[in-house]
Amino acid sequence: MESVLVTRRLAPGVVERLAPYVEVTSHDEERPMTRAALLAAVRGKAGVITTLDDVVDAEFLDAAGPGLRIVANHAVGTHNIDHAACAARGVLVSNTPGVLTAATADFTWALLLAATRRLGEGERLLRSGEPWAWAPTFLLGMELTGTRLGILGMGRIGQAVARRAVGFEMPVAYHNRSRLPAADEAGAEWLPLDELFARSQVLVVTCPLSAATRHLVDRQRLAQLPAGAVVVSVVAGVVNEADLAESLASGHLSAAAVDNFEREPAVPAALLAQPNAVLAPHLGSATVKTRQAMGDLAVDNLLAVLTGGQPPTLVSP
Ligand SMILES: NC(=O)C1=CN([C@@H]2O[C@H](COP(=O)(O)OP(=O)(O)OC[C@H]3O[C@@H](n4cnc5c(N)ncnc54)[C@H](O)[C@@H]3O)[C@@H](O)[C@H]2O)C=CC1
Ligand SMILES: O=CC(=O)O
Repeated sequence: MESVLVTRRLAPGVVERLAPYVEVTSHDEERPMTRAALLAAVRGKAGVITTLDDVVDAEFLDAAGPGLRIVANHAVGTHNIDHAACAARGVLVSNTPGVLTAATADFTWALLLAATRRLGEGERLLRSGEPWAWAPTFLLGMELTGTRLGILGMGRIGQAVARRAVGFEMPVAYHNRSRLPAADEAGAEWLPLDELFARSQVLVVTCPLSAATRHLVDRQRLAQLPAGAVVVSVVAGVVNEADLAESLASGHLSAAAVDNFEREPAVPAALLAQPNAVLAPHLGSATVKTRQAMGDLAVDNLLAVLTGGQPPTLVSP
């Protein structure tokens, strides 16, 4: 029997599905494995289910040895994985797209609403015990009806965010590497990057982290947004977190919301210091149903490769 490694506790019943086919080593904890433990545990494995915290690079692949055939990432993003290094060794990479789209789009809207309507500030005020009173000028936020929503990265999640905007009567614009007929037909307007920034009162960032997108949303881009704009990001590393904090502190942005940070679990102190920043601990796909589906899809991919089947969601090669 071949053996596999699962680097984190998964939804109930998911790891048990592997048992009839492979010998399983499971790190059944909510915290990631240390690097040393990960490198030791992956030795001799034919497959591994990883999370975004597990860096899969040449060192990892060397530690695994020549028998490794599949890295099944328990995420849609794969920026923790060196795809070229995997391809060079014939190691397949899969992810968990689609099954997390609705949950993540819903949570993007939770962030968008919390930021524009100052929910975090209000909640903290009540919990502080400080006196407060309803007043015509108290904690006023941004009204969404009629406000332009810009989406950077109109993929599965971006399009699901756009569909939800219909109920809020928001005009939607987007920028993507290519124009998308389906998005255009649904009423979204493709804009060049400069124009997207110049015309979005609320900007949602949903494009994957890559060499091309790292810190794409920096000081200069943030300055292009209209005064009082709101930025919502559910991806790590695309928005420069220091520049975002600076733009909030200067008053140029009225609010921001971030789920998924560049150096998790660290959250920059400069962002924590901004009362108008809504900060979430990477909760985008965190529903019972979605985490079950992500676990099942990761197992489907891993088992397909190890039993000679067709992995449903292969990323590379
Ligand atoms: N916060 C959370 O818990 C979660 C975050 N995510 C993040 O959402 C990202 C997107 O996921 P999906 O929508 O499923 O991916 P997707 O691949 O369907 O969509 C990404 C879109 O971004 C576009 N894109 C890529 N590079 C671009 C660039 N330079 N400029 C403009 N557009 C660009 C692509 O063409 C594509 O349309 C993931 O990579 C992940 O980082 C996903 C799930 C949960
Ligand atoms: O949580 C992020 C993802 O890529 O999945």
